[in-house]
Amino acid sequence: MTALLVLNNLAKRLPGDPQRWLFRDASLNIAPTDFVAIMGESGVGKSTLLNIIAGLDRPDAGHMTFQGQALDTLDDDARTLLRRRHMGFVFQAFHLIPQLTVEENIALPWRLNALPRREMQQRVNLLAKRLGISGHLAAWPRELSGGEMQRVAVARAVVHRPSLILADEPTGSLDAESAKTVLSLLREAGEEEGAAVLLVTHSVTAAGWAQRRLRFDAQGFRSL
Ligand SMILES: Nc1ncnc2c1ncn2[C@@H]1O[C@H](COP(=O)(O)OP(=O)(O)OP(=O)(O)O)[C@@H](O)[C@H]1O
Repeated sequence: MTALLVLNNLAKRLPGDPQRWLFRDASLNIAPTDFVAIMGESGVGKSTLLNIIAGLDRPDAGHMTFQGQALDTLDDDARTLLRRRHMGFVFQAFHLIPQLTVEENIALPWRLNALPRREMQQRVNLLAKRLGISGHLAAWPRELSGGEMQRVAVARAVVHRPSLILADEPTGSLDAESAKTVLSLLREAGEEEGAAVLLVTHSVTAAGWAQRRLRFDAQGFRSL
């Protein structure tokens, strides 16, 4: 099967000290329906790596392809379009848009991609129900608890059925039951909608949901 995402010897210098490498030789092949957990100590660069994959940051060395296309050859506008259509990102700090309601936050990728309007409401309602946030759709992000914000961020990352979901500690603020709901939703996105999932987590329980578990450090990936 052709890989969805290929990382070839990616490397990044330490943002605050460019003489030193944060990580080197990060190489990875992700198939279209892979569910991969990435674990590693705090500060090794897991979030930085997800940002690089999403085109929000650039590597200092190495190459990446996504759907067979070399990402280094794309300019920022092309990267933005690719990210908007094909990727969903659950940020560690959620990054909900404070001026939009919960419902508008979830629907944002749907609107930005100009997907069929008649199906939008149903999709948003379904995800909100699954994630137990239906009662908050009209609320503003500042009115939510951390765990509620996290579930809104998850709904927004999957709403447009991306081919790659990048999830940075998506269960970090959740109780065990809500964490299970989020992880089963991510697994379903793979099994039913053909998405690949890259899950960054410190939780062994969360990593247990993945098909593959990798350890990430300054030398790149190792299987766990
Ligand atoms: N903009 C920045 N300026 C300076 N240093 C940065 C910046 N962004 C990240 N770093 C540093 O790069 C390193 C990697 O950070 P990153 O957030 O990618 O790690 P992480 O593995 O995701 O950590 P955690 O598990 O704690 O979330 C850290 O030492 C961090 O302090």
